[in-house]
Amino acid sequence: MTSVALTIAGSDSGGGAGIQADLKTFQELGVFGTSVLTAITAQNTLGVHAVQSVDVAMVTAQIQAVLNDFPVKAIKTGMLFSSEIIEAVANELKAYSAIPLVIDPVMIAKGGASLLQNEAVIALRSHLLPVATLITPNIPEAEVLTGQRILTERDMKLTANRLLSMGASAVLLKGGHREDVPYAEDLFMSTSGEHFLMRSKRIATQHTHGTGCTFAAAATAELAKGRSLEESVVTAKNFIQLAIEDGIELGNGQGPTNHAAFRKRNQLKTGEVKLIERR
Ligand SMILES: Nc1ncnc2c1ncn2[C@@H]1O[C@H](COP(=O)(O)OP(=O)(O)O)[C@@H](O)[C@H]1O
Ligand SMILES: Cc1ncc(COP(=O)(O)OP(=O)(O)O)c(N)n1
Repeated sequence: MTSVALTIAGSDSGGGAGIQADLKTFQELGVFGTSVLTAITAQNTLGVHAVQSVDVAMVTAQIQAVLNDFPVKAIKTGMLFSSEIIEAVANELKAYSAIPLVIDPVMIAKGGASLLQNEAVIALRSHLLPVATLITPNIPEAEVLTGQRILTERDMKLTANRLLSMGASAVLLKGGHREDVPYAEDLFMSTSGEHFLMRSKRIATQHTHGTGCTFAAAATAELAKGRSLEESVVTAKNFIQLAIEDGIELGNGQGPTNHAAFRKRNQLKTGEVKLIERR
């Protein structure tokens, strides 16, 4: 049977992040992708040039149209932009609490543009964190959500614990922003006590646009296929490692990753991701 996933996110006209990255990732992992658009960005590899949010009633109508008709097996949220949209999404998803929900708390694009209004952080914390199956913040996002500074691996663990205490069932704290270390290390922690680090070689490249969206979409696709949380994040890490390694030289700035790399190379070689301190 066809596995179906839903992404609730913003559009990136450049195609490397947002809804476009999510749908490409779903497709590459053999999952049928459905989508709800929350905002439109005029964006390319040089940055975000304009943002326009979608009317809340239209966001609600899209969610209802998809969930009333499709057998959605996992849901992901990305750019939600405002507290009004966050509240509407949380409200619509209440009736679907049995479907795994991955929250990528998108706040700021790598170029510095804001993709979430400042006051909406409170809504994210109070309405979506408590219902998340998995939350996938990068380091700056985790710092904003918890108010804790992250400089070391120990800080990552303290912060992940804090995020769990705020209601998420599991946390995948992405370490891509820790440029002090020669590896890209992400921490997984769940309320069931499971915890491990996923370490891969840090690739020296500027083609990392959309890595966070792609990682969360890959985990969502795997959950939609019925994989466990642990299996899903490990596949997502391998997926993003290969996508970065085979990054595409497009545009004049921070280019996109190659969403097709995992499917092309998976049979030959995985992304050499090591699991550390597995418990
Ligand atoms: N240069 C890199 N080399 C290898 N992996 C990376 C690199 N940059 C980021 N990653 C990985 O990409 C994923 C997204 O990370 P991150 O950059 O922290 O998130 P975001 O795109 O949300 O800012 C994580 O799995 C991280 O480890
Ligand atoms: C429309 C849209 N949504 C999300 C992002 C952020 O994507 P991310 O994967 O965190 O990658 P960067 O933008 O930080 O490279 C986005 N840019 N646009």
